[in-house]
Amino acid sequence: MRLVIRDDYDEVTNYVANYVKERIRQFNPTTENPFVIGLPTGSSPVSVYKVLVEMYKAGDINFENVVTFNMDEYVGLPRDHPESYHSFMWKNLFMHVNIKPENVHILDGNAPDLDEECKKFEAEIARVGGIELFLGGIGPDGHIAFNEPGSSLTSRTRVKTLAYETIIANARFFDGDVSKVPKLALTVGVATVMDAREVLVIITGAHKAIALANCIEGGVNHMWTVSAIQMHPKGLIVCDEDATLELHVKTVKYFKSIEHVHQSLIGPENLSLQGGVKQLRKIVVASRSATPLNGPYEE
Ligand SMILES: N[C@@H]1[C@@H](O)[C@H](O)[C@@H](COP(=O)(O)O)O[C@@H]1O
Repeated sequence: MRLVIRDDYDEVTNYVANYVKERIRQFNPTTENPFVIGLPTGSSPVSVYKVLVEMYKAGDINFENVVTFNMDEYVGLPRDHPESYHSFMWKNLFMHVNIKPENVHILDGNAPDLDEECKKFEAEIARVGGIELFLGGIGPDGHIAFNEPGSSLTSRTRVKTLAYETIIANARFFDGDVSKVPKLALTVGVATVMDAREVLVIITGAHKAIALANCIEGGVNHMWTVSAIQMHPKGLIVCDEDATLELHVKTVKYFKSIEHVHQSLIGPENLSLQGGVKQLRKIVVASRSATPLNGPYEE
């Protein structure tokens, strides 16, 4: 697993947006072989979506052959409610880019048969060949999607009762009124996320520092469901300095040094090894845009 630490939320945003752009570009998606991405909602990814929209307007990213699956949706909230995850995704990303509406998949929290809706979602992911890159955020209690503490690490898409801590955390989107926050949600399971060929989790802010410490320094544990990323062959966490507050200094130094060595391996001093100036420029530009995609070090 890799931990990339950036100074603040804005730097995390730039890193993640560039990462997504580069992954799509390198994949070179076509209609027959689209790039399938899992997407989160919340304040963590909202600026990433803003930057992706700017990149799209500048002609740097193309969503024509991108297929999306969102992580979760509230149960019983009307689809056009401003706080539904449908509204969030269309408002913050989809309506500004050239994604095909038929390529967007968001769970329907008002489906007549919720279990069936969840089964259909899993079947649809399988039909398109699985998810290439799953982006995620976490709650302060370490939940990924709505996989609250105690969720099975083998869970699939299903109906979930929200933990009180999550209801309180999300009340900020409902006029601070806990009673307005839906108490149930549909969510992909931990295993649904971990089945993706790559998982990238954004963790920012001091309020998530305990969760990050448990995720990285604790064992794999269903009380901190994001910790399942330890078992993923290609897991990446991008966090800011504030989120590292509860990590051991040694842990922070360890991950920073790994990134530092990686950067130095692709630095100017290795010019002759990399086959000329043009190649070097490409490498340096890629590293400046903070997207060391297939680094020579273990995940
Ligand atoms: N179900 C969502 C999660 O998918 C999200 O990661 C979390 C954190 O949100 P934020 O990024 O706003 O802190 O909020 C909700 O609980």
